[in-house]
Formats: sequence, C-alpha cells, structure tokens
Amino acid sequence: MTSKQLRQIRRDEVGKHNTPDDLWVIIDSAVYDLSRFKAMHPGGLSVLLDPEVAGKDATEAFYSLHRHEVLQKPQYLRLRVGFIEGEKPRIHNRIDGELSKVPYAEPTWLAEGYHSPYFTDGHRKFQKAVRLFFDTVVSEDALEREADGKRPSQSVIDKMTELNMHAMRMGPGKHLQGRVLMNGLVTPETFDYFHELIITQEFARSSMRGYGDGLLGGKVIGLPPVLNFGSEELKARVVPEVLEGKKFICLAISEAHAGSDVMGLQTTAVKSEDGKEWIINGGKKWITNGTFADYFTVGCKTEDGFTVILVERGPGVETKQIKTSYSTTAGTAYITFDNVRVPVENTLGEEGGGIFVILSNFNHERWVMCCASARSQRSIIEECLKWTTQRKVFGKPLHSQAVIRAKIAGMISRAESVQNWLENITYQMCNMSYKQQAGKLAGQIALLKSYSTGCGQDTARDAVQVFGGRGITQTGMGKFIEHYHRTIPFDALLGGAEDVLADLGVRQALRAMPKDARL
Ligand code: HEM
Repeated sequence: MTSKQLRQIRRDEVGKHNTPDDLWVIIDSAVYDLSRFKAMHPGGLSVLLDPEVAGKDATEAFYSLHRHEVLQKPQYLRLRVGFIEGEKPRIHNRIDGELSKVPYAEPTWLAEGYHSPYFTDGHRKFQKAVRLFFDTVVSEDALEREADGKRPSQSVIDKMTELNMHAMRMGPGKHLQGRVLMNGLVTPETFDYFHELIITQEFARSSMRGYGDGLLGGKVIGLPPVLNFGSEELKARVVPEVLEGKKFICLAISEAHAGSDVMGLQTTAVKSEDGKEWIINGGKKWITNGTFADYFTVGCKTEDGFTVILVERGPGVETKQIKTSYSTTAGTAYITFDNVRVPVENTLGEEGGGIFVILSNFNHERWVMCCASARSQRSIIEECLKWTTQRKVFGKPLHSQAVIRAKIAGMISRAESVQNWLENITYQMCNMSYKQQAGKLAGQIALLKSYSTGCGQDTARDAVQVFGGRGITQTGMGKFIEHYHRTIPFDALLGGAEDVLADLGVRQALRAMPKDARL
C-alpha cells in the first residue's frame, strides 16, 4: 500500500479495534493493523493485547522496546493502514546527510552555535558531502556485509573511486595531484589533514567496526611505505590501481611470535644467488584485508637487520581467514610465505632500514585510529542519550537516575577531551613537515592513541551498564553497544598496545628533557 492510499483515521475509531482478531495500535501518529502480525510478533502476543496497548497510542511503549528502524522495514511498513487525522509523524532516527541535533552527537565544530579555530566553511561543505555519501551509499552495505561477513561490495569501492576517496584517505600529498576530489569540493593543493579527519570520522560513524577495516583499512596502512619508499617504477605500477580500487594491499608485520616487538619478527628474506630476487619464508598473523589483498607490504628479517618488501600474490603466498571478535568482512588473515620469490626492486626503503619505514608509517596510522576512536565514542554517547530518554524505569526516564547521568558525564568528558586533543594535533600536522611530525608528534600521537582507546574501553563498559542486558544483545536497542563493547579491545591493540604506546610517549618526552632543568 503506498502512502497515497493511507487513510486519515480518528483516534476514537482506533479504540474500537482492540480485540485479538481486530487489533490496531497508534505509533507516532501512524495506525498499524496488527491483527495478522500478532502471532508472528517477536515480542509475543500478550504484550500487544495489553489494555494499554490494544486500540491505544502505544508510541511510548513501542520506543522503549524497539529501534525506530523496525518501523522502516518493508515487512512492517506494510502493517500501516493510516494516520491520525490532523497529525504527522515526528519521530526519526538519523536523516541521510544531516547533522544530529542530539547534544554531543557531533563535535563542536559541527554543532549549531559553536565555533572552531581549525575548520573552515570549506571543511563544512566537504563534511556534508562525505556524510551524504556514507549515509546513502555505504551504510546499507556496511550493515549487510557485517552480517554476512563478506568483504565490502566492489560497487561501493567503485563509487568511492569516482570521488577519489581512496586517494584522499592517504592524506595530503603528491598522490592527489591531477585528481578531482569529491566532485571538485576541494583541490589537491588545499586538501589537508582536517579533510582526511572528516573522511575517517564519517566512516567510523557507521559503527560497523569490521566493515570499517574491510573498506580498505589495509590500504591506509599498507600503501604509505610504497608511496614514501618505493621506487618510481614500482609506484607507477602499483599506486594507481590501488587508488582506483582495482587491486588491494595490506600491511603484513605482526606474527604469531611477535607483535609490538618488531625486531623479534621471524619471517626471513634471503637474496637469491644472482642477487636479483628475495626469497621469503615465514608467516604473518592478524593481517587486515589479507584474505583479499593482491599486494602485501611485508616486514622481513634480512642479513642487515629488518627490511620491508612489497610482495605480490602469487606462487607460495597463501592466505587463510582468521575469525576475530569482529566480522570477517575485515578480511583478517593468517598468511604464509613459502619460498616466495620477489624482485629486489620491490624493496621499500633501504635494505636493513625497515624499522625506519615502519616507524615513519606509525604516526599517520595511529592518528587515523584516533580519528576513528573519537568518533565512535561520540556515536555511543548519542545511543546512550537517546536510550536513557526513551527508556522508562519506575515510571521515569532512565536518565532520572543520578548514577546513569554520572556514567554519561564520564563518556562526554572523555569523547570531548579526545576530540579536542586530536584537533590540536591535526593542526600541528597541517603546519609541520613529515620529518617535523616524526620528531615532535610521535610521542603526542602515541599518547593520544593510548588515551583514546582507554577512554573507548571505559565508555564501552559504562554503556553496557546503561543498556543492561541489551548491551550484550546483538539485535534490538543495544545492538551498537554490543558491537562496540565486543570490538573496542581490538582498537586498543592495533598500532601498538595501549601500555606500550603510553610508555613511548613518556620516553619521547624524557628524551626532550633539557639537561639543565631542575626543581
Ligand atoms: C508495528 C508494531 C510492532 C512491530 C512491527 C514490532 C516488531 C518487533 C520486533 C521486530 C521485535 C524484535 C526486537 C527488535 O529487533 O527490535 C519486537 C520485540 C518486542 N516487541 Fe514489538 N513490535 C510492534 C509493536 C509492539 C508493541 C506495541 C509492543 C508493546 C509494548 C511491543 C512489544 C515488544 C516486546 C516486549 C518485544 C521484546 C523486546 C526485547 O526483546 O527487548 N511491540 N517487536
């Protein structure tokens, strides 16, 4: 039935349909005929026959138990028979491309009436376009792939290519030259780290963690060594097809034996007798996008120490799926290299200089993770504020409990502090060379990464308390809380474990201590 055929109905007329065989309810001004659906209702029959529900306005009861999206599903939309005379539905969830009006659901630079020293109107227009793109093109695929565990659809990757989004996700730089970015909303010369932050944060807003990584997270960390340390010939061959979403790349460093301890890696690369090839043997574990990658940026033990080499999928390369806390859409892999022969021209940076290649990659990688972490925490706050408003306990909204408000206060304070520190660091990045960033920001970024994922873990724990059993249920009201709580430990590991990073930040500070400083 189309909306044109829906009737205008008086409230007293609805009241007459209050029996098991003739059962209507009002939800947000719309009238639903549940007569045939009642037996299939996942929440059971008796709740629908309650005298406060059957033939009555059940808006409040409905929203304390269901997400708005339930009513948007075609099979339930069909139950709608009309609208109450003179009334219009008012309730909505996220509106495509629009900013949320829920307090703290947006960072202050986007919230009405607030100001920012960092973001311009150009950034705001860019954000609007990116959000609309994600809401209308990516979100649905994110939900579907997260559910079926398949990699993100090629159609989404291709649409991102049309906007040059894969290239923009690599940050500002030469790789943007000659490209039309976001239909011309920003030029390659003016694209800065704040634009990149916007893309990453809009991305994280989908709250589908496995999909987020599946949507070429491997490229964000695996391609920079090629861009920054590959030969011109290698770059000309590899970079365009990766930035066009035709081939996929991942970063393969961690192993079953070693993670943060990069120098303890055991995959070896030995030169062939004629010196023209590397022969690689070993295994890599927890490699994001590894199951579908065509290229692997591999950390190897070599005669001179540690060397990074680009390996192409071919004989001797085998990838197997690893099931982690999040969905297999991320393509997390266990990879084995069995006498894999690679031309020495695929060496990235100096032979034996791999640690420099990896370290120089870490700052940007961790900063990207901070962007995502700050945004994910905000989405959880939005969920908690909505839930505690619509959920009634002891006849009052859940937020009438001081303990609940105290938890939300902690969440807001953490998310705001992470975002504000992040914006400051981003501003420094915009005004520093890559080398200056390495010197001045490695410690700051490591500390922020450690701090933000720590905040995320606290927020996940508190959000579960706020949602109760729903916070550990994969469908229904708390589904995003369950997802966040299940996947947040991963954020705290990748790019360096929390404690290791915090320690790195302090060690960097100690290195910069003036020799003559005394109490
Ligand atoms: C158009 C009307 C309705 C539809 C389409 C509908 C649909 C659903 C669906 C799909 C669920 C599964 C939970 C989820 O995934 O969110 C559910 C659960 C439930 N529904 Fe409804 N429902 C409707 C009206 C109502 C009303 C009026 C009540 C009365 C209070 C009610 C009470 C419940 C309860 C108690 C549950 C179980 C909730 C839980 O497990 O937390 N439903 N409903």
